Amino acid sequence: MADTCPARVIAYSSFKIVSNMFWLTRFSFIAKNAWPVVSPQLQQRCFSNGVGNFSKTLLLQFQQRCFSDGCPGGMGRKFVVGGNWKMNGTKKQVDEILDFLKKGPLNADTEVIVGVPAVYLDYVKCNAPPGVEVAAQNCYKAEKGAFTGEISALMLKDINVGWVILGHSERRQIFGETDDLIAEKVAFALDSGLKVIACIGETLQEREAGKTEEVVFRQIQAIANKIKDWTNVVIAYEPVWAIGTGKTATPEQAQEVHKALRGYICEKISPSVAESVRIQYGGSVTGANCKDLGAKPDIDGFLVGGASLKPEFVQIVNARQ
Ligand SMILES: O=C(CO)COP(=O)(O)O
Repeated sequence: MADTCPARVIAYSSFKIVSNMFWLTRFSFIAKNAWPVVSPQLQQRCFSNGVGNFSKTLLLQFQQRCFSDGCPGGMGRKFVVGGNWKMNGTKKQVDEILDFLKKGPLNADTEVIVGVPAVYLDYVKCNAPPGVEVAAQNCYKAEKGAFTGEISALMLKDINVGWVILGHSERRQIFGETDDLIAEKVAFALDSGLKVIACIGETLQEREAGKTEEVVFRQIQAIANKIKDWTNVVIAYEPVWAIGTGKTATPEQAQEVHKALRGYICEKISPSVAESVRIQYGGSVTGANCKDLGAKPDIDGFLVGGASLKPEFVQIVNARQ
Protein backbone atom coordinates (compact mmCIF):
# COMPACT_ATOMS: atom_id res chain seq x y z
CA MET A 1 0.00 0.00 0.00
CA ALA A 2 1.24 3.52 -0.77
CA ASP A 3 2.77 5.49 2.12
CA THR A 4 0.37 8.24 3.29
CA CYS A 5 2.54 9.85 6.01
CA PRO A 6 3.25 13.39 4.64
CA ALA A 7 6.64 13.71 6.35
CA ARG A 8 7.82 10.38 4.94
CA VAL A 9 6.45 11.18 1.47
CA ILE A 10 8.26 14.56 1.43
CA ALA A 11 11.49 13.05 2.77
CA TYR A 12 11.38 10.22 0.21
CA SER A 13 10.57 12.55 -2.71
CA SER A 14 13.42 14.90 -1.75
CA PHE A 15 15.80 11.97 -1.55
CA LYS A 16 14.75 10.79 -5.04
CA ILE A 17 15.23 14.27 -6.54
CA VAL A 18 18.74 14.64 -5.04
CA SER A 19 19.67 11.10 -6.05
CA ASN A 20 18.49 11.64 -9.63
CA MET A 21 20.42 14.92 -9.81
CA PHE A 22 23.53 13.06 -8.64
CA TRP A 23 23.17 10.44 -11.35
CA LEU A 24 22.33 13.04 -13.97
CA THR A 25 25.60 14.82 -13.19
CA ARG A 26 27.40 11.49 -13.51
CA PHE A 27 25.51 10.92 -16.73
CA SER A 28 26.85 14.08 -18.39
CA PHE A 29 30.41 13.12 -17.36
CA ILE A 30 29.88 9.67 -18.84
CA ALA A 31 28.24 10.90 -22.02
CA LYS A 32 31.29 13.03 -22.67
CA ASN A 33 34.03 10.58 -21.70
CA ALA A 34 32.89 6.99 -21.48
CA TRP A 35 30.25 6.48 -24.14
CA PRO A 36 32.72 6.19 -27.01
CA VAL A 37 34.59 3.34 -25.30
CA VAL A 38 31.71 1.03 -24.31
CA SER A 39 30.58 -1.89 -26.38
CA PRO A 40 27.36 -1.75 -28.49
CA GLN A 41 25.87 -4.59 -26.37
CA LEU A 42 26.42 -2.63 -23.19
CA GLN A 43 25.00 0.53 -24.76
CA GLN A 44 21.88 -1.53 -25.58
CA ARG A 45 21.67 -2.87 -22.00
CA CYS A 46 22.07 0.64 -20.58
CA PHE A 47 19.20 1.95 -22.67
CA SER A 48 16.79 -0.58 -21.18
CA ASN A 49 17.39 0.80 -17.65
CA GLY A 50 16.40 4.02 -15.89
CA VAL A 51 18.78 6.99 -15.64
CA GLY A 52 20.31 5.84 -12.32
CA ASN A 53 21.08 2.28 -13.40
CA PHE A 54 22.09 3.44 -16.85
CA SER A 55 24.69 5.79 -15.41
CA LYS A 56 25.85 3.37 -12.74
CA THR A 57 26.39 0.56 -15.25
CA LEU A 58 28.28 2.82 -17.60
CA LEU A 59 30.42 4.37 -14.90
CA LEU A 60 31.46 0.94 -13.64
CA GLN A 61 32.30 -0.22 -17.15
CA PHE A 62 34.25 2.99 -17.73
CA GLN A 63 36.27 2.59 -14.53
CA GLN A 64 36.96 -1.04 -15.31
CA ARG A 65 38.22 -0.15 -18.79
CA CYS A 66 40.33 2.69 -17.49
CA PHE A 67 41.96 0.90 -14.63
CA SER A 68 42.46 -2.52 -16.14
CA ASP A 69 43.69 -1.72 -19.64
CA GLY A 70 44.67 1.92 -19.16
CA CYS A 71 42.47 4.77 -20.35
CA PRO A 72 42.14 4.31 -24.12
CA GLY A 73 43.88 7.07 -26.01
CA GLY A 74 44.88 8.77 -22.76
CA MET A 75 41.32 10.16 -22.44
CA GLY A 76 42.39 13.56 -23.71
CA ARG A 77 45.30 14.09 -21.33
CA LYS A 78 47.83 16.32 -23.08
CA PHE A 79 51.32 14.83 -23.27
CA VAL A 80 53.64 16.87 -21.05
CA VAL A 81 57.44 16.74 -21.13
CA GLY A 82 59.55 18.51 -18.55
CA GLY A 83 63.29 19.04 -18.68
CA ASN A 84 64.82 19.18 -15.22
CA TRP A 85 68.19 20.85 -15.68
CA LYS A 86 68.99 20.37 -11.97
CA MET A 87 72.16 22.29 -10.88
CA ASN A 88 73.64 22.37 -14.37
CA GLY A 89 74.51 24.98 -16.93
CA THR A 90 76.37 28.21 -17.39
CA LYS A 91 74.93 31.10 -19.34
CA LYS A 92 76.67 29.76 -22.45
CA GLN A 93 75.14 26.31 -21.97
CA VAL A 94 71.75 27.84 -21.28
CA ASP A 95 72.00 29.62 -24.64
CA GLU A 96 72.89 26.34 -26.35
CA ILE A 97 69.82 24.68 -24.85
CA LEU A 98 67.63 27.60 -25.90
CA ASP A 99 69.05 27.27 -29.41
CA PHE A 100 68.04 23.65 -29.85
CA LEU A 101 64.63 24.37 -28.31
CA LYS A 102 64.15 27.21 -30.82
CA LYS A 103 65.27 25.02 -33.70
CA GLY A 104 62.94 22.16 -32.62
CA PRO A 105 60.61 21.53 -34.21
CA LEU A 106 58.60 20.72 -31.07
CA ASN A 107 55.34 18.81 -31.38
CA ALA A 108 52.56 21.35 -30.79
CA ASP A 109 50.49 18.62 -29.10
CA THR A 110 53.07 18.30 -26.31
CA GLU A 111 53.30 20.72 -23.41
CA VAL A 112 56.97 21.54 -22.80
CA ILE A 113 58.31 22.84 -19.49
CA VAL A 114 61.94 23.45 -18.61
CA GLY A 115 63.01 23.33 -14.96
CA VAL A 116 65.72 25.96 -14.64
CA PRO A 117 68.21 26.83 -11.85
CA ALA A 118 66.88 29.84 -9.92
CA VAL A 119 69.55 32.30 -11.10
CA TYR A 120 68.65 31.74 -14.77
CA LEU A 121 64.85 31.71 -14.41
CA ASP A 122 64.30 35.30 -15.48
CA TYR A 123 66.74 34.99 -18.40
CA VAL A 124 65.15 31.78 -19.70
CA LYS A 125 61.64 33.15 -19.19
CA CYS A 126 62.58 36.11 -21.41
CA ASN A 127 64.42 34.08 -24.06
CA ALA A 128 62.60 30.75 -24.35
CA PRO A 129 60.76 30.14 -27.62
CA PRO A 130 56.98 30.59 -27.56
CA GLY A 131 55.23 27.54 -26.17
CA VAL A 132 58.09 26.51 -23.89
CA GLU A 133 57.08 27.08 -20.30
CA VAL A 134 59.46 27.63 -17.41
CA ALA A 135 59.54 25.97 -13.99
CA ALA A 136 61.54 26.60 -10.85
CA GLN A 137 63.05 23.53 -9.19
CA ASN A 138 61.86 24.41 -5.71
CA CYS A 139 60.06 27.09 -3.68
CA TYR A 140 59.27 27.55 -0.02
CA LYS A 141 55.90 27.41 1.74
CA ALA A 142 55.80 31.07 2.74
CA GLU A 143 55.28 34.28 0.84
CA LYS A 144 58.38 36.03 2.22
CA GLY A 145 60.49 36.33 5.35
CA ALA A 146 63.60 35.14 7.12
CA PHE A 147 64.29 31.99 5.11
CA THR A 148 67.85 32.48 3.88
CA GLY A 149 68.55 30.78 0.58
CA GLU A 150 64.92 30.07 -0.29
CA ILE A 151 62.78 31.52 -3.07
CA SER A 152 59.05 32.16 -2.85
CA ALA A 153 56.09 31.49 -5.08
CA LEU A 154 55.45 35.23 -5.03
CA MET A 155 58.89 35.88 -6.57
CA LEU A 156 58.26 33.28 -9.27
CA LYS A 157 54.91 34.85 -10.09
CA ASP A 158 56.59 38.25 -10.16
CA ILE A 159 58.85 37.17 -13.05
CA ASN A 160 56.00 35.27 -14.77
CA VAL A 161 57.29 31.79 -14.02
CA GLY A 162 54.22 29.57 -14.00
CA TRP A 163 55.51 26.21 -12.76
CA VAL A 164 57.53 24.69 -9.95
CA ILE A 165 58.96 21.18 -9.50
CA LEU A 166 58.44 20.00 -5.92
CA GLY A 167 59.36 16.86 -4.00
CA HIS A 168 62.14 15.69 -6.30
CA SER A 169 63.93 12.69 -4.81
CA GLU A 170 67.14 14.74 -4.63
CA ARG A 171 65.30 17.24 -2.39
CA ARG A 172 63.94 14.36 -0.32
CA GLN A 173 67.20 12.43 -0.04
CA ILE A 174 69.95 15.06 0.01
CA PHE A 175 68.07 17.90 1.71
CA GLY A 176 65.88 15.78 3.99
CA GLU A 177 62.50 17.02 2.75
CA THR A 178 59.66 14.99 4.26
CA ASP A 179 56.32 13.97 2.74
CA ASP A 180 54.60 16.55 4.95
CA LEU A 181 56.90 19.44 4.06
CA ILE A 182 56.54 18.63 0.35
CA ALA A 183 52.76 18.47 0.67
CA GLU A 184 52.75 21.85 2.42
CA LYS A 185 54.90 23.33 -0.33
CA VAL A 186 52.61 21.89 -3.01
CA ALA A 187 49.54 23.36 -1.29
CA PHE A 188 51.20 26.75 -0.84
CA ALA A 189 52.44 26.91 -4.44
CA LEU A 190 48.98 26.00 -5.80
CA ASP A 191 47.29 28.58 -3.57
CA SER A 192 49.76 31.14 -4.91
CA GLY A 193 48.68 30.39 -8.48
CA LEU A 194 51.60 28.23 -9.60
CA LYS A 195 51.29 24.91 -11.38
CA VAL A 196 53.17 22.06 -9.77
CA ILE A 197 55.10 19.02 -10.96
CA ALA A 198 54.95 16.85 -7.83
CA CYS A 199 57.57 14.10 -7.78
CA ILE A 200 57.24 10.72 -6.11
CA GLY A 201 59.10 7.43 -6.38
CA GLU A 202 60.61 4.52 -4.50
CA THR A 203 64.26 3.70 -3.79
CA LEU A 204 65.89 0.49 -4.98
CA GLN A 205 65.74 -0.91 -1.46
CA GLU A 206 62.00 -0.17 -1.27
CA ARG A 207 61.37 -1.76 -4.69
CA GLU A 208 63.33 -4.87 -3.76
CA ALA A 209 61.35 -5.13 -0.53
CA GLY A 210 58.13 -5.11 -2.59
CA LYS A 211 57.13 -1.72 -1.20
CA THR A 212 56.83 0.34 -4.41
CA GLU A 213 53.07 0.85 -4.21
CA GLU A 214 53.08 1.42 -0.46
CA VAL A 215 55.68 4.20 -0.89
CA VAL A 216 54.14 6.01 -3.86
CA PHE A 217 50.62 5.76 -2.38
CA ARG A 218 51.94 7.25 0.89
CA GLN A 219 53.63 10.11 -0.99
CA ILE A 220 50.48 10.87 -3.00
CA GLN A 221 48.26 10.61 0.07
CA ALA A 222 50.42 13.16 1.93
CA ILE A 223 49.68 15.63 -0.88
CA ALA A 224 46.01 14.63 -1.08
CA ASN A 225 45.69 15.43 2.64
CA LYS A 226 46.64 19.05 1.92
CA ILE A 227 45.02 19.90 -1.42
CA LYS A 228 41.53 19.70 -2.90
CA ASP A 229 42.00 20.78 -6.50
CA TRP A 230 44.32 18.71 -8.71
CA THR A 231 43.76 20.73 -11.92
CA ASN A 232 47.18 22.37 -11.77
CA VAL A 233 49.14 19.33 -10.65
CA VAL A 234 51.22 17.00 -12.79
CA ILE A 235 52.55 13.94 -10.97
CA ALA A 236 56.05 12.75 -11.88
CA TYR A 237 56.72 9.12 -11.02
CA GLU A 238 60.51 8.85 -10.79
CA PRO A 239 61.87 5.62 -9.35
CA VAL A 240 64.99 6.73 -7.50
CA TRP A 241 66.99 3.73 -8.79
CA ALA A 242 66.41 4.90 -12.37
CA ILE A 243 67.50 8.52 -11.89
CA GLY A 244 70.84 9.34 -13.48
CA THR A 245 71.82 5.66 -13.50
CA GLY A 246 71.11 4.76 -17.12
CA LYS A 247 68.85 2.05 -15.66
CA THR A 248 65.43 2.96 -17.08
CA ALA A 249 62.28 1.27 -15.80
CA THR A 250 60.91 -0.91 -18.59
CA PRO A 251 57.74 0.44 -20.20
CA GLU A 252 55.87 -2.40 -18.44
CA GLN A 253 57.35 -1.59 -15.02
CA ALA A 254 56.49 2.09 -15.41
CA GLN A 255 53.00 1.41 -16.76
CA GLU A 256 52.30 -0.93 -13.84
CA VAL A 257 53.05 1.78 -11.28
CA HIS A 258 51.23 4.51 -13.25
CA LYS A 259 48.13 2.30 -13.51
CA ALA A 260 48.27 1.46 -9.81
CA LEU A 261 48.58 5.18 -9.00
CA ARG A 262 45.56 6.00 -11.14
CA GLY A 263 43.60 3.25 -9.40
CA TYR A 264 44.59 4.61 -5.98
CA ILE A 265 43.63 8.15 -7.00
CA CYS A 266 40.30 6.86 -8.34
CA GLU A 267 39.52 5.18 -5.04
CA LYS A 268 40.92 7.71 -2.56
CA ILE A 269 40.54 11.04 -4.37
CA SER A 270 38.01 10.79 -7.21
CA PRO A 271 37.41 9.05 -10.55
CA SER A 272 37.52 12.37 -12.39
CA VAL A 273 40.94 13.29 -10.92
CA ALA A 274 42.19 9.79 -11.79
CA GLU A 275 40.99 10.27 -15.33
CA SER A 276 42.38 13.76 -15.86
CA VAL A 277 45.61 13.99 -13.84
CA ARG A 278 48.75 13.59 -15.92
CA ILE A 279 51.45 11.22 -14.69
CA GLN A 280 54.95 11.65 -16.11
CA TYR A 281 57.65 9.03 -15.95
CA GLY A 282 61.19 10.12 -15.03
CA GLY A 283 64.44 8.20 -14.76
CA SER A 284 67.04 7.79 -17.54
CA VAL A 285 64.61 8.75 -20.32
CA THR A 286 66.48 9.10 -23.63
CA GLY A 287 65.77 9.61 -27.30
CA ALA A 288 66.16 5.85 -27.70
CA ASN A 289 63.63 4.66 -25.10
CA CYS A 290 61.06 7.49 -25.09
CA LYS A 291 58.79 6.09 -27.82
CA ASP A 292 58.18 2.74 -26.11
CA LEU A 293 57.58 4.42 -22.75
CA GLY A 294 55.35 7.08 -24.29
CA ALA A 295 53.19 4.46 -25.99
CA LYS A 296 51.90 3.16 -22.65
CA PRO A 297 48.36 4.33 -21.92
CA ASP A 298 48.97 5.69 -18.42
CA ILE A 299 52.28 7.44 -19.19
CA ASP A 300 51.36 11.02 -20.03
CA GLY A 301 54.83 12.44 -20.53
CA PHE A 302 58.31 12.54 -19.02
CA LEU A 303 60.43 14.43 -16.56
CA VAL A 304 63.88 14.31 -18.10
CA GLY A 305 67.18 15.02 -16.35
CA GLY A 306 70.47 14.48 -18.21
CA ALA A 307 68.95 14.23 -21.70
CA SER A 308 67.15 17.57 -21.27
CA LEU A 309 70.54 19.31 -21.54
CA LYS A 310 71.13 17.81 -24.99
CA PRO A 311 69.50 18.20 -28.41
CA GLU A 312 67.96 14.72 -28.02
CA PHE A 313 65.46 16.42 -25.70
CA VAL A 314 63.63 17.48 -28.88
CA GLN A 315 63.22 13.80 -29.81
CA ILE A 316 61.78 13.11 -26.35
CA VAL A 317 59.31 15.99 -26.66
CA ASN A 318 58.22 14.41 -29.97
CA ALA A 319 57.97 10.86 -28.58
CA ARG A 320 54.26 10.57 -29.45
CA GLN A 321 54.68 11.74 -33.07
O1 LIG B 1 65.57 13.20 -11.99
C1 LIG B 1 65.18 13.19 -13.13
C2 LIG B 1 64.26 14.21 -13.64
O2 LIG B 1 63.72 14.95 -12.60
C3 LIG B 1 65.64 12.14 -14.08
O3 LIG B 1 66.99 12.30 -14.29
P1 LIG B 1 67.72 11.48 -15.47
O4 LIG B 1 66.86 11.64 -16.70
O5 LIG B 1 69.06 12.11 -15.60
O6 LIG B 1 67.77 10.06 -15.01
